[in-house]
Amino acid sequence: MSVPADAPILTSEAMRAAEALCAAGGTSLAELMERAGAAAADLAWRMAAGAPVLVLCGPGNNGGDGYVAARRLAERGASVRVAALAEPKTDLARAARARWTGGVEALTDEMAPAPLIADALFGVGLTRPLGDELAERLRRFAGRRVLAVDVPSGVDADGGRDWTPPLPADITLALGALKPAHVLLPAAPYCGRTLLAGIGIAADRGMTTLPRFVGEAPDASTHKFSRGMVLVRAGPMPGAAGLAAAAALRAGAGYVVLSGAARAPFSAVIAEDGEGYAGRLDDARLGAVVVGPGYPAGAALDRDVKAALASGKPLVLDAAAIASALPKLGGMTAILTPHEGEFARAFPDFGGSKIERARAAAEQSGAVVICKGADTIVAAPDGRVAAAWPGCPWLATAGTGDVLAGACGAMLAHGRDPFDAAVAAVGWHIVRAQAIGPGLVADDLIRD
Ligand SMILES: NC(=O)C1=CN([C@@H]2O[C@H](COP(=O)(O)OP(=O)(O)OC[C@H]3O[C@@H](n4cnc5c(N)ncnc54)[C@H](O)[C@@H]3O)[C@@H](O)[C@H]2O)[C@H](O)CC1
Ligand SMILES: [K+]
Repeated sequence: MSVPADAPILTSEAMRAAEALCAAGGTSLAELMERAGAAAADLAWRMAAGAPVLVLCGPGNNGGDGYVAARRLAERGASVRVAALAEPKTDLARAARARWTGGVEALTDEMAPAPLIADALFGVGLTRPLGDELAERLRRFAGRRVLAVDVPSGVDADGGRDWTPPLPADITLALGALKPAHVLLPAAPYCGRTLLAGIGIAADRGMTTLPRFVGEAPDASTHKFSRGMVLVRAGPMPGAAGLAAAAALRAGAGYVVLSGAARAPFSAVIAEDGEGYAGRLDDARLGAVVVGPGYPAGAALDRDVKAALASGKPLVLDAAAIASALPKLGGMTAILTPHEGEFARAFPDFGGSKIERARAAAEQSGAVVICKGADTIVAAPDGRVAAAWPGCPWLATAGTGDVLAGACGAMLAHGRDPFDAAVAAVGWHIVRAQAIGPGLVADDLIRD
């Protein structure tokens, strides 16, 4: 499972707007469909490697792409059959169907499969889940090589509704841009490997997949404080704050203080008792404060969060510190790092897809929000979004969230814009996890 890095993501509505802009700029929708079908044919040709291909065509423009792909495959000499669910319903699809000169079978229970199935039944236009009968019919093809055109048929392309597609794809060819379904659960695993065919659409880049993480190397002018100073405030479970502090150093901070803990995982972290917290917050060199790891809700947390807010320093707020700070965040530079449960507690009113919820939370709080999970989403108050699918599943273990909070502190303290800092921290976290792989424990992320 993978997606291209730093690739644009458009909702179905944004996709239609981009299409319309393209048409206004002189590229007809028929030309876009021709390019989409040609890209699908090219990929099917390579996936089939000479074996027969069965193209399943739906009634809309996704089906239209399928007819174009079938024609292109036949022109190249491939053995290709077409099965249709219904007659084409759009002018574009009808035109594409008319140019396919081969036969069209009905999509029935009896039809013979083929080694490669190209699924062009439904794309971004699906308005309700597939019926049981069709789903059952498609499940018969499971186990064959499957190429999904744009999205696996049966998913909600915008990712807000948990419809399960019956036919998982080996490869999904996203057309024009990725869609939320390619990067959000539950649909993303059904896409297999997602590839992008640009087809000439100028896609807005406000929402993208995660860019590849590239660390900034220090140079001769660098000193420890210019790399960034981070203060991590420990609560009753200082081990978690220690992980965050060590992660801040490992992620590139030059100087890290762990306040309120006797020990830190690294001697290079300045571990000190909690008395000096107020003084540390006043340090002009301080670039970021991390509060929340290992710190349950209560009066002590509220007091420490209040002091951090009053310092005016860029903040990383994790776990219970998120809800504690939320009412008083207005205008602060902050990154919030909730997992699903913490998100639901802090932002109980938001619905829709995870992207929509993350965006709404960022807009309301004025902070950058990292909605953690296998399909991590980073959202900024100005609407920017980065999607981290597929991440690294080995991160699903205790303490990795504390490490992420510390990494956010390092990236913020370095002086990055908070959205860029959050994106860099998520990227750093995944790259380190991937390098460790099986058996990963959170401590491995901070070790060399
Ligand atoms: N965006 C682009 O630049 C391009 C996209 N292309 C392809 O077009 C599809 C989107 O096409 P659209 O016609 O809008 O929708 P669909 O093909 O997904 O299907 C809509 C079709 O299906 C009916 N319908 C909806 N839900 C159901 C259901 N559950 N069961 C049965 N029928 C249903 C609905 O009424 C419509 O008739 C996009 O994904 C790309 O593949 C073009 O190639 C041009 C470039
Ligand atoms: K499809």
